[in-house]
This record gives sequence, structure tokens and C-alpha cells, in this order.
Amino acid sequence: MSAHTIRVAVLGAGGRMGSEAVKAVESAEDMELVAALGRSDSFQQAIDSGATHVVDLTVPDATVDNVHGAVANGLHSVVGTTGWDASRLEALRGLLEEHPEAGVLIAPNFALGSVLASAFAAKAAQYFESAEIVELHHPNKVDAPSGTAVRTAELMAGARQAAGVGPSPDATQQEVEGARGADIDGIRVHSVRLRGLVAHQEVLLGSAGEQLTFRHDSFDRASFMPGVLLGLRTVAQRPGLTHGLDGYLDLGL
Ligand SMILES: NC(=O)C1=CN([C@@H]2O[C@H](COP(=O)(O)OP(=O)(O)OC[C@H]3O[C@@H](n4cnc5c(N)ncnc54)[C@H](O)[C@@H]3O)[C@@H](O)[C@H]2O)C=CC1
Ligand SMILES: O=C(O)C1=N[C@H](C(=O)O)C[C@H](O)C1
Repeated sequence: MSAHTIRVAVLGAGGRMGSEAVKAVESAEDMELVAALGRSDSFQQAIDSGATHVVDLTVPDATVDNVHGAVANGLHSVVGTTGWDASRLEALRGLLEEHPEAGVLIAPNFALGSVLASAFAAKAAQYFESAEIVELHHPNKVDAPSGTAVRTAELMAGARQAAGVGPSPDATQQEVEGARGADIDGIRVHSVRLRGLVAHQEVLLGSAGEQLTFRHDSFDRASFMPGVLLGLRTVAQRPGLTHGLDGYLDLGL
């Protein structure tokens, strides 16, 4: 083990993503898995293990305490767990001001193709009259809409607002509750839960006579692991909060 070895504690290690992350870290020559922790373990075990980095792949109810614990103890955090809304991000930024050496990556999606699709969709959204999102996931997912869809909608809405684009046209007057999906900053987001799926998203952009669709499919959780490892290798050089793996990529958009 060299002095530069990244010592990693995986939180949520027994879960679908956590168990993949354990394998990925164990296979990485520049990393050492020092703790693989689950729901019945305490965060103190991550600190006691000598970890320099934590990967949080738990549940929305647990992730805030975990990341605050990591920051307060000078550990860097790579976070894939959903639930990081504006107020949670704000509180985290406040804590990071007291611990300026700590780096945190909150990544709604670690799959490179998904990050690219969301970035392209945000860029394109200002040029179309209508914009909606359909996200499709495995039926064991506990949150809806997906964190990726929420983040994509926020990016698209921000770009449309900056360009002065009005709301998507919609004549609906009568609606069975939920039929038009969730409203995220004015973008309608529709959530499908279907056995056999892993993680999929379509951004639909429409104007008179044409449609542009950005679709990304994760068929296997292996698709997320290069992003997890990139996060672990980069986060210590990026103190403070980075929201989205695109912050570590040179997309030039
Ligand atoms: N950013 C990304 O690319 C991806 C993010 N996710 C997100 O990651 C999270 C986990 O997803 P899955 O692995 O599918 O869920 P999962 O339910 O399979 O795993 C979550 C694990 O966390 C454990 N856990 C709960 N509280 C804990 C605590 N306080 N400390 C340690 N472990 C705790 C649970 O026992 C469970 O084993 C979800 O929020 C999901 O949306 C999932 C896939 C990709
Ligand atoms: O729970 C999942 O599976 C996924 N969660 C993340 C999300 O909510 O966006 C990332 C990916 O979609 C898989």
C-alpha cells in the first residue's frame, strides 16, 4: 500500500449499488477497501477504519447524517444516494464552509452516458417549445421521480428560463391525479416502475413538426462504477461541494 492509496469505506455495502462498489474498489489498484458498512453499523466504524474517503450508497433518510459525519471528520465523500434537495444542499454547503479541506461529490447518476444525455438535453431544451421527461426503473426503487430526472429537469428548466423560453404548451383542464406526472420546475416528469428494468431515462423535446429524444439506458449496475472510481480519484482535489459528475468532466458545453 502506498502513501497515496485511497482508503475507502463503502456505506450501504450490502445494497444493489453498494455491493458493486465494494467489488469495484477491491479491484482498483490505487484503492483499499477499509470498511464495508450496512444499516446496523455505526458511522464511527468508518472513522475508526482509517478511511480517507466514504462512498455513500444508502437511502435518502441516512445519507445526510453520513455525509455530515464525513465532512466533520475530514473525510472526502462520493455520494450516489438520492434525496439531496435544495435545502439539504444548502445545509451541506454551510457545513463545508467550516471544513474547507473536505471534498463532497453528490452525483445523481454515475453513468457517463447518463451524465452526457442530461447535459445535452439541458443544452437543447431552450430550442424546443415542449419538454418532458420519462424515467423508467426497477420496481424496488423507493423514490420517485428518480434523482437523475429531478436534476435533469432542474438543468433544463434553468436553461429554458435563462433563454426566456415560456412554459411547455398544455391545454389539460381535467386530469386524473398524477396523469401529467410530477412538476419539477415546470418540466413534467413521468415515472415508470417495471420488473426487468434497471435505470433508464428519455428526455422528449418537441416543436411543430419535429421531436428530439435523448435516451440513456443502464442495463447493469456495472455502468455506474467507472463514475464512482472517477469520483474517488478526484474528490480530494476538489474541496467543497460538486453537484453532478459533469463537474469532474470537461464537457465544454
Ligand atoms: N448515483 C447513481 O449513479 C446511482 C444512485 N443510486 C441511488 O443509490 C441509493 C441506493 O440504491 P440501491 O443500492 O439500489 O438501494 P438498496 O436498497 O439496494 O441499498 C441501500 C442499502 O443501504 C443500507 N442502509 C440503509 N441505511 C443505512 C445506513 N444508515 N448506513 C449504512 N447502510 C445503510 C440498506 O440496508 C441497503 O443495503 C438510492 O438512493 C439510489 O437511488 C442507485 C443507482 C445509481
Ligand atoms: O435507484 C436507482 O436504481 C437509481 N437511482 C438513481 C436515481 O434516482 O437517479 C440513479 C439511477 O437512475 C439508478
